[in-house]
Amino acid sequence: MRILRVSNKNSLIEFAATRLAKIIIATLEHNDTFSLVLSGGSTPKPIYERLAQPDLAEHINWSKVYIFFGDERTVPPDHADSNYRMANEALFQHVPLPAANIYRMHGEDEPHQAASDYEAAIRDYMGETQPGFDMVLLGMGDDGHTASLFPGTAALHEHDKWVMANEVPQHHTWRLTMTVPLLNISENIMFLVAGSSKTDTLKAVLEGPKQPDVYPSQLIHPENEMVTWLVDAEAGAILTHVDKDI
Ligand SMILES: O=C(O)[C@H](O)[C@@H](O)[C@H](O)[C@H](O)COP(=O)(O)O
Repeated sequence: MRILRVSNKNSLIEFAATRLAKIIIATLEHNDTFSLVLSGGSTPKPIYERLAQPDLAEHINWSKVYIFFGDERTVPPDHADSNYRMANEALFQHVPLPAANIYRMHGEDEPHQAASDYEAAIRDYMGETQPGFDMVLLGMGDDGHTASLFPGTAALHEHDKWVMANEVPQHHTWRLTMTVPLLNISENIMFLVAGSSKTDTLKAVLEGPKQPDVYPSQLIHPENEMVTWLVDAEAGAILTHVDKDI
């Protein structure tokens, strides 16, 4: 695990977008495809918008990029809360990404069926090749959740399914989410965390005792060195250890 702390949120956006573009381009020099799992939330949106800008986007062969979602709200794709809608407006509408390359979670469908259908689509995409996505983007909520793996919810203890409908009582809703087993088979994970509202939780997640039911972000790749935490100075203000200040 590597912790990179950047001076402010704008630097985080620039660093994340340019790093992601470089990884996509470098991977496609040797591979035929690049599978990218997008996070929802407010932190990644400007990163997607930056990635869509010509100086980065024009160097990416979007026909070889395949998009997945780490989670989705149980709403239609045109709903204000839809992670798909956010990514579509920030990125998909601005780059030549084939619609067939976008694997949308169907938040408008019955959640358990939608989860099952999405898992089948992922398994079909991965086929017999080495399972795992080329890059997974994750955020972290103020409560330590990631994707829609919220504290105290059933999805935290799922060891077999790759995608679940997860009841989230604290938000009086259901969510669709990738599970820990699926997220943890990917080699490259980048957490994107910014803002002073995350400071105490980030310290607890990264440096506190392991209590994943309270801080589900601790479930993601505890042993894998390929997890990068990209945090701004506010979120990372009280961390004892960072690998690099940028
Ligand atoms: O659907 C979502 O909202 C995300 O998957 C969620 O896990 C998000 O990453 C965190 O809540 C952080 O959100 P912010 O980036 O807005 O702080």
